[in-house]
Amino acid sequence: MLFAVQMTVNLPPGMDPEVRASTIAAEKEYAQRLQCAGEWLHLWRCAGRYSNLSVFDVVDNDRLNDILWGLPLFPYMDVTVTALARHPSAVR
Ligand SMILES: O=C(O)C[C@H]1C=CC(=O)O1
Repeated sequence: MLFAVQMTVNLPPGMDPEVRASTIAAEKEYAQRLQCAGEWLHLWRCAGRYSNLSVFDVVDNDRLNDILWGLPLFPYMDVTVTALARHPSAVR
């Protein structure tokens, strides 16, 4: 099942710099592991914003939910999920 997910990160301005750096490093490792595993198909930066547009290919809604709740930055994110269906005009 394909899902488009927009994640917008809002880190608190007063966040401890070491906690901030370690959380971002953990997020990178988590995201790269899921990309290598084939569940996180696309990860694009929304230009000019601390936000990304991602596409996930997962077995079901519960798997997507588990992935999103497992994001180290999840407590600081606004997340919007859109289920994707094939467009009738798509050529690939
Ligand atoms: O930077 C972001 O958009 C937030 C998050 C998503 C993947 C990752 O490595 O960080």
